[in-house]
Amino acid sequence: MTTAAPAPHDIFTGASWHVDVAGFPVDLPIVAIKPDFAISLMMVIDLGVRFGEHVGRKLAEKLAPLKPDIVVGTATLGIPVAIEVTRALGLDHYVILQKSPKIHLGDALVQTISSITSKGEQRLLLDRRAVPLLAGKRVVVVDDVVASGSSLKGALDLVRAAGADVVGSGVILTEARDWQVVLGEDQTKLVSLAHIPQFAPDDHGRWSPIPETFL
Ligand SMILES: Nc1ncnc2[nH]cnc12
Repeated sequence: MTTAAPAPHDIFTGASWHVDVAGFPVDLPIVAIKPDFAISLMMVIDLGVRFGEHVGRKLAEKLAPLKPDIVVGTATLGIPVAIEVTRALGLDHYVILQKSPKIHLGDALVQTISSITSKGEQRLLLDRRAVPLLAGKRVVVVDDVVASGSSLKGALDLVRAAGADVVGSGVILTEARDWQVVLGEDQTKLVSLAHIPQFAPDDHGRWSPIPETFL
């Protein structure tokens, strides 16, 4: 049996939030993920190859001084980020942490995480055959957005469990502030290109940024 996703009119509010992503302006749709709570949704795969190339180059500029040997990205929306950052750093191989148990991942290293845009607990899986690409290497972990911080923290822990020296991490957007507590010490090694708040209805029923969710 399949469960129908909410119809788009249920969650798309019609409002949008403008953000300058290191010189690339985008308008993100404000999406109500609860009746009184909304986020501005950045689907990196819907923003085109120029946006992907731009964020890859800008994140690579910030991460290059850390002299990474390899980039790790988290499925699904961290995949294009990992590819573009790898390309812009002049590297070739990258490693993807999967979220769904692919057939070749029976014996994967596993980390449990939770996400604000996906239901329930999820798992991050690292193919054991990728461990030699990471063990003893200078690694940066990239993703599209850090919000709760659970996914990025899980990725950092998993990569460390593989023996990597995590020299930094990078995201296109930081969202609100919950990630600061969850990442702890790791937030000092995080670079990003822009920040987005989260939203609640104001007295007129319009979606307004929640002041505490600005940096
Ligand atoms: N604003 C956002 N856009 C896309 N993915 C997200 N995950 C958490 N917040 C997000």
